[in-house]
Amino acid sequence: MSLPKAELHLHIEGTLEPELAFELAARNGVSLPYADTDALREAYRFEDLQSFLNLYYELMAVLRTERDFADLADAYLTRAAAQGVRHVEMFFDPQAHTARGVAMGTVVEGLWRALEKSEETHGISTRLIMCFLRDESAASAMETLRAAGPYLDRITGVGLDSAEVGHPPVKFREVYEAAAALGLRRVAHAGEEGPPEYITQALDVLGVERVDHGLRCMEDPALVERLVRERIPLTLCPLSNVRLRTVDTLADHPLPAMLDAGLLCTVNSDDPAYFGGYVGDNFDAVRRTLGLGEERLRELARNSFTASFLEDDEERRARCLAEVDAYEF
Ligand SMILES: Nc1ncnc2[nH]cnc12
Ligand SMILES: [Zn+2]
Repeated sequence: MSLPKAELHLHIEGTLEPELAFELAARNGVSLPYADTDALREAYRFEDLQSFLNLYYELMAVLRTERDFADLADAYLTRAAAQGVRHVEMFFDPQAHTARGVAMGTVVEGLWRALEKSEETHGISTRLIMCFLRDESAASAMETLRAAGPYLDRITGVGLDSAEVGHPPVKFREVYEAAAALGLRRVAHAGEEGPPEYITQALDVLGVERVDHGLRCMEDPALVERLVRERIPLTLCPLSNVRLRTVDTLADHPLPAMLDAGLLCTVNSDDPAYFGGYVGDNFDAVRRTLGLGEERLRELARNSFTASFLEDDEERRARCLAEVDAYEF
């Protein structure tokens, strides 16, 4: 669906399509334990978040040079533009690269090559959000924040991702305090597989402005009421939830109930190469399967710009919102 939209929950490493993975493997002399792209696609059957993360980290072995990161980001932006994306706030996972000996600078400079010309080339404005891996230590996250020092002019905010259960937000209190002191915006994954209390902690301890996923808030009516009252945006990823078995089927997804409750929901793709669709495909799927009407879809698109970190370019936000209003389905 080409309805104009912002994508606020997108892991750039999760856009690595099998074809590009094999191309980069050949270019870098990395061998992959899959015979071909079909065999690799066969591995895309996940039991839960962890089974996905295992493959997600394994395939990152092919990403080695600035050019690789630039090619990855440019391939995503090309696909996103075709699905109506006008603005993206892109996550990246530096620890998954520095742990393999790929420097922070290689990652940021590489991504930047694609991002700096994105508005001109693809009509997509961009922001970068650096995520900490919550299954690594708080000390490692703090070291990552320090290593990002020279690149902070290109990084808008920090996030928190990877295996959620057993790694509550409170573990990263000091890192988020340090990030806030540097003027960085704050978001965190919470309530994807983890309990509603993780959402509350992300808000109260980490000071996040948006919650990534937040799906399990629906188990706590008082929390829902708070999220509505405080207008906290949630970056939902419906196809991801189905593939990672957070919901049984798309028809069971609580998105309609969440909108009815007055939550500020957005629809995003998470890791589109792995979950069967980019953000426009997620919009198509919820329209088809959840029966969302045009006004609901327009609301989701409006929410994506409202929830974006476009405070430094209100003109662009207003232009994008006007495009949403003028869109003809
Ligand atoms: N859906 C997800 N949840 C947590 N960490 C992730 N890293 C990439 N995708 C993720
Ligand atoms: Zn995610």
